[in-house]
Amino acid sequence: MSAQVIEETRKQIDQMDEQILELVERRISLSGHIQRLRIDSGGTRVEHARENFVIRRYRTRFGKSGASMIMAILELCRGRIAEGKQPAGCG
Ligand SMILES: O=C(O)C(=O)C[C@]1(C(=O)O)C=C[C@@H](O)C=C1
Repeated sequence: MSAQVIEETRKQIDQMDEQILELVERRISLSGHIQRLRIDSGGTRVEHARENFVIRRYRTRFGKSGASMIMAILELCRGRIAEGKQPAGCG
């Protein structure tokens, strides 16, 4: 009985993880667009003040682990542009 509950609950977790992955992919794409626009208008790729604002939000909610989580996501978001690629969805 509990094995069945575990199995079903894991399915929900797997579905949720898939949604999280899709959201992260969308975030990477949107972030890449902003970075590209900024660079093309003569600005910098990284905007530290904005990153600090974003990181603070996650730290407030989840502490040190929350900060680590968003820092890893930000690294993914900066990745494509740092490698000189177009943002995802732009070819
Ligand atoms: O909001 C911006 O200005 C972005 O470029 C997006 C973003 C982010 O992914 O949140 C990415 C790089 C910047 O250093 C700051 C924030």
